[in-house]
Amino acid sequence: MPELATFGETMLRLSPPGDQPVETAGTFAVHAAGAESNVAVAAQRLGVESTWLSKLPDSPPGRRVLAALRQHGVDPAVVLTEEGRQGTYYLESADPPRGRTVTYDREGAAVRTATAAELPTDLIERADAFHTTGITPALSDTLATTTTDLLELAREADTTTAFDLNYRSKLWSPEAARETVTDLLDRVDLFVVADRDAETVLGLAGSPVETAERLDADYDFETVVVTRGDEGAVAVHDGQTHEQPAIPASDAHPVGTGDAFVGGFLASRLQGGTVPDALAYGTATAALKRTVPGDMAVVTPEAVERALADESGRIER
Ligand SMILES: O=C(O)C(=O)C[C@H](O)[C@H](O)COP(=O)(O)O
Repeated sequence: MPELATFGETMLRLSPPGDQPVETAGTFAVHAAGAESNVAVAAQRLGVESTWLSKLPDSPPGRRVLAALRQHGVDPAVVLTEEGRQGTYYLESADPPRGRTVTYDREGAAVRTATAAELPTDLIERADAFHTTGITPALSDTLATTTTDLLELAREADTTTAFDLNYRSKLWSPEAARETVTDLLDRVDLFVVADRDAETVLGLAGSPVETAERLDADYDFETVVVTRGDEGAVAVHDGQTHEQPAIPASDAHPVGTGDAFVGGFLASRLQGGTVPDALAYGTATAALKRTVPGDMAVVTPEAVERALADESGRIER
């Protein structure tokens, strides 16, 4: 079985039922939620042995996160600490004009002090791929250094490095993100970016195909993928551009769609899929995620195959 290691923060997400406001809801659904653990869960469920590295408080909320990942077969490789807290976020969802709102409560999270020296980095060195996102270096100066160190260490061990820009405007400015992220990109083999983030952070305002080709020309990536929401995704690999339309999907549970795409893409590539195969597989995984409450893609290989075979999402290749 191929192996994937990821690193980042996982929060507990609290969502009121239906369209109730956070201010007045009497109950909340609780889900473990973090970009990098979401990717590990999707990949694990799709046939890749996945581990998630992080640092958590040794407390009931911290242990809840561990249990949630184990439920999906992900093996957490976590430093437990008495210092720092378990981050949370609130997700309020309603029809327009209220829409969806994320409220973070993640200051002082235990993970913000995590260093490469204290993490079980041998798991990154032995993995086939290592994945992290632009959320991680946004969380603290220490984590910015740790992100660089882990990508560097993966590179030295010939572990394929994957990085999703995942810009979060509630964590940092586009300028700060640009400065930090562009520094990291020299260490990245697979770069994934949403077209809106490429524009906001990297100033690339062209079409997704133009953006992907520009990024391919400017950096030394093995593969660059630009996602474009309900218009699918574009990849450039080995000098070739591949386009993948989206699979029509529900709008019920969109949070985690991007991570599901990356999990599906990596699962396909790590199991021998071509880049067009991986684009299709990631797109189907992302479409399925949108039907599942919580942040994680609770999917199976069979469900992904069914979504791919569905005429409504037929892929023209
Ligand atoms: O850490 C954060 O700030 C997060 O936003 C965690 C998010 O819940 C997921 O990363 C979902 O992100 P998408 O897959 O882009 O919908």
